[in-house]
Amino acid sequence: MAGLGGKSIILRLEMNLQETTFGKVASRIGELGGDIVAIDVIQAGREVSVRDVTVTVGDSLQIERITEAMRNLQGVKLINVSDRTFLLHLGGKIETRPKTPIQNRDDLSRVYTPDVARVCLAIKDEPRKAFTLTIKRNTVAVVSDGSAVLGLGNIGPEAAMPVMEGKAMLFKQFADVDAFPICLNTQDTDEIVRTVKAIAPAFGGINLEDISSPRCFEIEERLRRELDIPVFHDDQHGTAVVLFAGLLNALRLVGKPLSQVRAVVCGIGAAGVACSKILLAGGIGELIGVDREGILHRGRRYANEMWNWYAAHTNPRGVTGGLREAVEGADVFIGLSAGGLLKREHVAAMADRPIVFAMANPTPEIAPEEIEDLAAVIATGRSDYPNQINNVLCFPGIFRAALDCRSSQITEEMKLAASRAIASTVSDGELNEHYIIPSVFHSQVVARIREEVVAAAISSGVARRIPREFR
Ligand SMILES: NC(=O)c1ccc[n+]([C@@H]2O[C@H](COP(=O)([O-])OP(=O)(O)OC[C@H]3O[C@@H](n4cnc5c(N)ncnc54)[C@H](O)[C@@H]3O)[C@@H](O)[C@H]2O)c1
Ligand SMILES: O=C(O)C[C@H](O)C(=O)O
Ligand SMILES: [Mg+2]
Repeated sequence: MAGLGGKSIILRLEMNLQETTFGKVASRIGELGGDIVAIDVIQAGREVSVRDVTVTVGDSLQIERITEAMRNLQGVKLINVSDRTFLLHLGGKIETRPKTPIQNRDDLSRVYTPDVARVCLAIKDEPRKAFTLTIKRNTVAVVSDGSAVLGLGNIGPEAAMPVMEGKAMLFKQFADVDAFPICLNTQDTDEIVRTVKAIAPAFGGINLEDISSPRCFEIEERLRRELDIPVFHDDQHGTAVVLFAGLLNALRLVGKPLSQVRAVVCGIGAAGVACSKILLAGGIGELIGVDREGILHRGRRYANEMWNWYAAHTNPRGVTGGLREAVEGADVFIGLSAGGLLKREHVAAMADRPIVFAMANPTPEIAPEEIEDLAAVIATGRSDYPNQINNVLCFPGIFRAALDCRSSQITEEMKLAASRAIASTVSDGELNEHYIIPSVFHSQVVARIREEVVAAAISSGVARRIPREFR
């Protein structure tokens, strides 16, 4: 499996052409499992040649083996090894850019003082004008406290920044939304709510990201109540929207109706709770939740209030035990916990033609290649396997829609509309076990989500502007 270490590296090699050839170097790299994807000639002498060789490898161990082999190869000097992923992060991944140049004093006095003051006063007189005269109309804050970053846990606000910068890139590339990564140096619920409210005037929406449960539920709920712009905890609702779309299509493929399906959700945190709620709302046959304390059931009282709610609304047969007992006879496994938790034996104990969505990032609950022969459909959260169930399919489009109709919130109807839109991009003819969900690069996904979600916002009465094509 291309695990957390799956990456590409650039080896700068100096070759003494009297003693070796590039062919020898290339075959040694190949023998050790490296895939050469690019070669750049840096210096081409008669005796000495320097080349940058870009190699993709499966894991960190392979990097060590290849670099060691290059150091020991006769006639080769390893000058440098660079990791392309780190190179791409040098200086961060995004920047701000003015829309118009400031070329003379006249420009200066219009974008800045004194003329800008007239625009300020117009907004003071009519605050709604912030949507037309500032970046608010197209801007989303991606807010994290660094407490549940991917499946890496509480790694803090600075370490969370690369993910939030990445989310901002995705917002821009896929939906032309200008998003700002904002990582807070607090994990206190009241302080987060206060801070987000204080920065809200600049934004048309708030995308909460990687805030651990159960705090994330209260933070989102309070901000939704207290702000007049959409607040959307992506790990909850973005994930739920995409999961539901993927599951509807996977069930279409295996021919099992949702109302007769038994599903297990492993990891009853932010994403697990939201995915469970959408499944319950959609009418799933039976749902069982498993977390660190085993199967959640009514016979126990949990310190986590959300788990008490969960136990009361799921597991009608009162099953107890751990993951092994939960998956017995289940049709669907949904992992939103941590890497490597699901074993082959677990999948073997599931019902006929099981569906496995191992969505923990960056390492799924089980590697797809371990269960290819057992599962009818396998999906992960990653882009390097087929069937990527990842909230990136949802958040750009749903915020594009919310901003375009100046929605005050993102309602349940809007989320279901987004799920339907995503699912509908896979036609009956295209649907197969490796294609239950469109790629994030599918050219129609954002447009379809926008269309359905704006319509749903209008019909739920939360749209404050009707885009021309909907009038
Ligand atoms: N594919 C996607 O789009 C997507 C979206 C959101 C989250 N995720 C992934 O899902 C996971 C959870 O994210 P979250 O935001 O809900 O985090 P979270 O911290 O809110 O929830 C994680 C839950 O998993 C449980 N858990 C962890 N280790 C466990 C174990 N060994 N056994 C049983 N339960 C265990 C935790 O107790 C917690 O309740 C992460 O790996 C994240 O990357 C994927
Ligand atoms: O960031 C991702 O790839 C998806 C999700 O938001 C996660 O936290 O794992
Ligand atoms: Mg996340």
